[in-house]
Amino acid sequence: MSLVTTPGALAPLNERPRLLTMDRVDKVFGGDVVALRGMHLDVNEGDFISLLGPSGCGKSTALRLIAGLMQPTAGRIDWEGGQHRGDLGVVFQEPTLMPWATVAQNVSLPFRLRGKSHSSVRDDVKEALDLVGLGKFANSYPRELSGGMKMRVSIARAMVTHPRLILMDEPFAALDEITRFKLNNDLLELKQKIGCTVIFVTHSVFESVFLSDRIVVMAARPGRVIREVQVDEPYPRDEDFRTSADYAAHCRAASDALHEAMGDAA
Ligand SMILES: Nc1ncnc2c1ncn2[C@@H]1O[C@H](COP(=O)(O)OP(=O)(O)OP(=O)(O)O)[C@@H](O)[C@H]1O
Repeated sequence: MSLVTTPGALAPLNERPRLLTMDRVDKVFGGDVVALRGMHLDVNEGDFISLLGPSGCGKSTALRLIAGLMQPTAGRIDWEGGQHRGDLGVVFQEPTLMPWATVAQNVSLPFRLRGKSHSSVRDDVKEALDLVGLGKFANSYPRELSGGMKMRVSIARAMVTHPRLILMDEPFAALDEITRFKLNNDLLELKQKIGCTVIFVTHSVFESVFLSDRIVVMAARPGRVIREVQVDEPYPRDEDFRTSADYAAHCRAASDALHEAMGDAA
């Protein structure tokens, strides 16, 4: 099965089928650190959601809960129709590649963890690498790649199993600005091609507006959603959007919400 889906316009935001719901989720660490309190989030198929908020507001905790890496203290996370193996791909801030393995072997890891041989998934790996523009680097080692290329490998590894949902925790934060812009553009192109849903954690208002159609703004102590900013602008988005008055207006709205989250409403 190909990763690339038939291109088609996304349904309007409020008409997309539900993928999962975080329902009144609390997460308390060590009995007294309330990382999240009553977090509610509806995630719909095809959404590109950014979680935006100050340090410590629980963005990564929310992502880890959705990933099933830990359990909520209270509340529920429900996948519509149940969660199936391979529904989820995760990209962290660090590319977390195995240095002793080639790029192709790194990308095939999710399959190998399921007992499939590298040779049986060669075509899937090749397609994922072609999609992130690294088709020629299949036999290279991570040490031979730039930071941006390593992150592309990490993205290819996350999507090679055709997940319905990709979780990304500040994947581009450590990259220089030009590489970051380029990867933002490429990520949108990729998402359009494979038609998945993305939840993306970022500190950057500009990045969240460029990428997302929904920005979920969170506040800290306790971590909670305080506002949702919709960026109801068509995809594909390009440099014209990045320099448009509409983009500036959305950035202003997201920035105001972020100030509110930080307790200093503009
Ligand atoms: N494993 C843990 N044990 C104890 N406290 C934790 C743990 N993980 C997170 N926390 C606390 O929960 C709160 C939310 O942390 P989290 O990392 O989710 O925030 P964040 O919004 O992702 O922050 P940042 O933007 O700085 O990465 C913080 O107060 C943090 O110290």
